Amino acid sequence: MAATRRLVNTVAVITINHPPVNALSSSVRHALVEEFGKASKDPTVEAIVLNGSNGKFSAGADIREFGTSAIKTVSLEDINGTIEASQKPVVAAIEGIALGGGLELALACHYRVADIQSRVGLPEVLIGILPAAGGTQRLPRLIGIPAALDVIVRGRHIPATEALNLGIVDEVVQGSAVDAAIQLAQKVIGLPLNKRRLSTLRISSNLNMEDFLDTTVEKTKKQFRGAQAPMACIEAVRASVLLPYHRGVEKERQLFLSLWATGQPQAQQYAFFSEREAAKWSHPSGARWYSEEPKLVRTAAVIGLGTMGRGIVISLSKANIPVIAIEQDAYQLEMGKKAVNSLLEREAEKLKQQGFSPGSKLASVHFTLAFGELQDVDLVIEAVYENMELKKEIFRKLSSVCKSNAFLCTNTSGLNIDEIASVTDRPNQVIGTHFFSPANIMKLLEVVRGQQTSLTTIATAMNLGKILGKVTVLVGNCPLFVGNRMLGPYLEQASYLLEEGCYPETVDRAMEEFGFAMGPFRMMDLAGLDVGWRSRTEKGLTGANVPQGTPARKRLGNRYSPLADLLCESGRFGQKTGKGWYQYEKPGGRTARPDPWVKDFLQKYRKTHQIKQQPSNQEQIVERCVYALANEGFRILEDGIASCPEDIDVIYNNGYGWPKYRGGPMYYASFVGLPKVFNTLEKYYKANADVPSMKPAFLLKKLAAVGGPPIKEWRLQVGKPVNKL
Ligand SMILES: CC(C)(COP(=O)(O)OP(=O)(O)OC[C@H]1O[C@@H](n2cnc3c(N)ncnc32)[C@H](O)[C@@H]1OP(=O)(O)O)[C@@H](O)C(=O)NCCC(=O)NCCSC(=O)/C=C/CCCCCCCCCCCCC(=O)O
Repeated sequence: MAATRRLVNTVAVITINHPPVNALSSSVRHALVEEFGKASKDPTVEAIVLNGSNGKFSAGADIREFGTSAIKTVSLEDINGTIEASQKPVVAAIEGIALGGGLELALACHYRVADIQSRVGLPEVLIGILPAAGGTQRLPRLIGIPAALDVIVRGRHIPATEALNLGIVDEVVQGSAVDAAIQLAQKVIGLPLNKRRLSTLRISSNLNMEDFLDTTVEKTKKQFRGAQAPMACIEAVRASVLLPYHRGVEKERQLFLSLWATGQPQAQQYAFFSEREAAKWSHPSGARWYSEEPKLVRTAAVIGLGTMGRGIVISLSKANIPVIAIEQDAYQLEMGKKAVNSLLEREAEKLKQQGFSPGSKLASVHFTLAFGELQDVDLVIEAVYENMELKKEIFRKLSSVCKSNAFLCTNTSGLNIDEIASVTDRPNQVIGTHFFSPANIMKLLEVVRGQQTSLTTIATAMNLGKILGKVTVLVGNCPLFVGNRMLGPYLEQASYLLEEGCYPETVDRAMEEFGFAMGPFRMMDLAGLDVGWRSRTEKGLTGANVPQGTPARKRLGNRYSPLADLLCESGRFGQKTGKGWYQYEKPGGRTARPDPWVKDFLQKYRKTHQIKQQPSNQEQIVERCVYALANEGFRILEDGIASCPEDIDVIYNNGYGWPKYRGGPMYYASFVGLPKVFNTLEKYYKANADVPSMKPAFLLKKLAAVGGPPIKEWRLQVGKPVNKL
């Protein structure tokens, strides 16, 4: 039964029963109508409590129903209307989560009691839609416009204690929310309900509402560049101010339908499910996530307390895993300790505000210089800087110090996992854990399996990612793995665009208007241009090891852009030196301003090399950069480095500032149409045979030839992965 009913004295307790998260599918909605109908008519029932089974109120509408006919049967808003109009008091007992339609349902109840561990929220905006079961009309009437906008437009999950302060719930309890709701229900039997019917309330405010909403629109446009849902949310809330409830609800529905027509909800919902699918990893051997048991990680160690190491320590501590943090000398240790402790203090403060005792949530961090102290830890994450020899030296030491069943992880953004594993006594227990900076904030974790990494090691690292609250994706080992490998052709195109007449700010603007959080040049300035320069020098692409007589713009017969090398030779390493592709207010400054020096430098460069100026327009810039990125994604699939296109999209959505409302680079290629992507790349490659990265990938060609099947069918075409290492 999708909903059940039992009687406690004169209170009917109706329980939503649709595991795992009590999504409000069409069968649940039908069952709710039926059970409410029966409870309303039953003369022995004087009040009603609504809850969810298995300690979860509800995660909202069943997202899988959007775009199907099921969503059109029994409207949730109609159910909400019936509940609100009930002559018998209805109390929502919120345990675990009341999200989206789940909270909208609770808002239709006359009272809300929440368990202290629960979270409520209207996260629809994160999947490209708006709360369209009356949520945008009831919440502002309950908590006022500014607070409601914050909840609806940001879509964040609100802890119970904050929900109480905001007035979203009436009571927060430590024990059973259902028992407390039953008690409350009994207490309010016979009391008038009019003031508890949110749709009937008027919105009162001292604010100049139109000005306030207009300012919010401007701020939101900047913050969520290109995303339609946040704007629709504001318009729906505006309707709650201007229109009576029933007309506000009509507006809400209209906005839902126009959002649906943009294609953004479909992309965001694809992204939502792809993130969940990524956790269900598969291995070329055929092993799957459910066939392997992860080992428990009770204690961990982090080697290196630079920016990455610090973030990893915080993540572990927040996941309640005690950490030993190691540095190479007393000074570095002290610096690391100060930074970690100050971040932990901030976390403790946040917990206190949420009503938790920090001691119960943050595990201890022990700082030391002694490797010997690692003998009992279950797992080590090495996070020193990217240098193979240094990493190998550390893994040799770890091999001799750590207990034989300890797992050894390396936080690298592209070094060979097998080479690192080869110096240890347990290559099967070595795995890559590529965190993104700042590691305590960024959601993505690329877990990189080596040739010898065991399935238990993979299961343990993937499970650790989940415990740390990361979106974790398993990938194969190749230079730069998935995310960074795809950046290569993308950045290459960005540099060629400069050679041909564009400026950093034109390329960045085009990519940012496309929706990227940051254009390629601002991103390089942030990451530091010296990182890539060092790597190209080691590979002999620049510097003293380039063979005499090599043309400036060719390497191994292919086109090469030395622009970034030339910038580094002038000491321009990006933000850290105050100059890179842009100028900054000071070294370490964040505000990028176009630099006349760069303009002059590019003009001279083009003249020296007699490059015909053909500045590309915005559409061409986006096409070249994004198709180059996706093309490398197809190669990654051919190589079996990513097991499906969805994994690649999850990586880009969560680690590289890709606009989620465009689904990810592979989804976008599919959306544009694979034949079009193929033809554009083919045309470019025919005219530029010295740019091999633009040669359409074989898989792309194969998929385009059959008309570009839906993304979930690509896997069938990939065939058996070929390891090209
Ligand atoms: C916090 C979570 C709830 C739980 O997190 P966690 O414990 O980590 O577990 P997960 O792995 O995330 O999830 C477990 C499984 O559950 C699946 N899941 C989760 N939530 C949903 C859901 N809401 N629907 C379906 N399935 C869900 C998840 O995929 C996992 O499955 P599996 O095990 O991998 O198979 C977390 O999951 C979370 O945050 N969930 C999402 C919460 C959310 O976003 N809620 C809002 C949903 S949208 C909503 O509620 C909207 C309400 C208003 C609807 C009004 C409709 C109006 C229609 C108008 C007109 C209709 C015309 C339509 C257009 C047309 O077709 O023409």
